[in-house]
Amino acid sequence: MTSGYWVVVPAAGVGKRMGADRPKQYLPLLGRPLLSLTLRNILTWPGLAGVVVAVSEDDAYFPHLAEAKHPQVHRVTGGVERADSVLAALNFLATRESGETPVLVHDAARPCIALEDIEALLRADPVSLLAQPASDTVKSSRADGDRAVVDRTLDRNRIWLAQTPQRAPLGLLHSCLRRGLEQGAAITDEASALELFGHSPQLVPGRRDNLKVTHPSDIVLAETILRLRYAPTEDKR
Ligand SMILES: Nc1ccn([C@@H]2O[C@H](COP(=O)(O)OP(=O)(O)OP(=O)(O)O)[C@@H](O)[C@H]2O)c(=O)n1
Ligand SMILES: C[C@](O)(CO)[C@H](O)COP(=O)(O)O
Repeated sequence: MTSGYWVVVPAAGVGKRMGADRPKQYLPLLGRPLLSLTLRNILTWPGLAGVVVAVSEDDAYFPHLAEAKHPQVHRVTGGVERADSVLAALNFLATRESGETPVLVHDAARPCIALEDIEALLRADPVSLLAQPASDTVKSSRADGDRAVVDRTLDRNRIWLAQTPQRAPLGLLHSCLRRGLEQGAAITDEASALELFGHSPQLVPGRRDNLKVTHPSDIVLAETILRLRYAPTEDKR
């Protein structure tokens, strides 16, 4: 058993919306594979016990990443949906860590996560997630033939966009995710699994630049954020 927290990185997606010639986590950003940048970032977080990366069974790219050989990085085989990949990683952790061990789940596709957001999450409730408060006017929609039309305007003060990392004790998250999937529930993030069983994770305001690289235009955005983040001070103006 180790002290500190573990990070689970779901990285077994196909990147359908990116439409590239390979899964998006292996596309180059600033000349490095996206997953490599995300792992390098995570490996700098203070108090880190280890990282479990869930990749697809036939993933031939992962072994070529320098971070794949890092002693704190462990590989497991992911599943069909993101939640299945996270569960595979939690199954691995449950064999070696206590149920109280804090776990942070962080998308491979979010390489721009900033250390200040990790520090805020680690200061927050043991069951919590980074999220971005809505800053635009928010509409719900309904179908009108083949068009979407406005149904109504929602109260934006209650709308948050979920990000990662999302944090919970290993035992609680493992149990909620396993039971939620057994029930056939739609689980798109860890908080949704916890909500199913009556938990109310704390929303921790996160930086807007913790974007999830999803569409082709996100690549240049992420590269710009990373370039400014790591550039010498005089280049930040
Ligand atoms: N079966 C899956 C599906 C997704 N993910 C991971 O979950 C994260 C968030 O998912 P998303 O951004 O939706 O990635 P993809 O599923 O790859 O994208 P798309 O929906 O466009 O196919 C990504 O790091 C992705 O690799 C995963 O580990 N296992
Ligand atoms: C978990 C997540 O990053 C929260 O925004 C997101 O839901 C994962 O991406 P997906 O497109 O829903 O798979």
